Amino acid sequence: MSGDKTQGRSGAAAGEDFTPRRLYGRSKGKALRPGQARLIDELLPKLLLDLSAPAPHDARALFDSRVRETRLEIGFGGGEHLIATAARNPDVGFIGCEPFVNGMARLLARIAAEGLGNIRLRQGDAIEVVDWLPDASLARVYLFYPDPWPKRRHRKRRLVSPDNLAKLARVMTPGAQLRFATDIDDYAGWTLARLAASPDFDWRAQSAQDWLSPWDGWTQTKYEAKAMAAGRKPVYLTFARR
Ligand SMILES: C[S@@+](CC[C@H](N)C(=O)[O-])C[C@H]1O[C@@H](n2cnc3c(N)ncnc32)[C@H](O)[C@@H]1O
Repeated sequence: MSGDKTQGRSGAAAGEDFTPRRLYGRSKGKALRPGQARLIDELLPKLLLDLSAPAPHDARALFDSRVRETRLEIGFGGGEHLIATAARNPDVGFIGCEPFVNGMARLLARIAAEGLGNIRLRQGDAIEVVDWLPDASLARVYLFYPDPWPKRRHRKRRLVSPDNLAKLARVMTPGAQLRFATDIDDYAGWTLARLAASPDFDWRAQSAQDWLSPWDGWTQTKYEAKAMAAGRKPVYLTFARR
């Protein structure tokens, strides 16, 4: 199977999940290996959320009956954090969103290898999932190393925006955490300013030491490892839904 065909099926040709580069950065990358292509063809459809159907009244209904709460990871990249957190918390349902097909293929390989049953997926824009979910359905949201869009004229594409914060607030339960990490100082300041201006979130008072240390049980992502190897220092911010 050629890489081009594989990419086409996961992109524009598939119709449903094409994610324009101009909006979300990369949605295509290296050609998939045959095993990865098979996972995209066979396993992914079983785990994808069907946004054309009405959302359940209770997001836990997307998972089996053991699940006591639902969390969302936006832009899971290679899925390192999502896999480790889902494996540690079999009674939590995780929704992972990622437009980038190679990241999706890596995650699927880990889901298959570890036999995880508590992950549902969206190959595309996480905000479409947020718009679809019922009110107060998420107990936690993870947003790690979102694309920084460093050019001034591109900053409006950043995922942290007043509109997206209001959308997230609608689907988060009172007290639910929004966990955010970045290695870009400007994005940290941008995020603090927007969260401070939001009527829906409190910044959990953290000492400087706290925001330089990851959360307990943190699993380092590939992106973070590269950022640190390049000498950049991540910050880890926790906000609580009011
Ligand atoms: C810099 S990477 C970080 C990936 C991962 N969180 C990590 O720490 O390794 C940002 C990721 O967000 C994804 N992304 C960008 N816009 C998105 C959106 N609207 N919805 C979901 N994922 C998105 C990109 O495809 C990319 O994989």
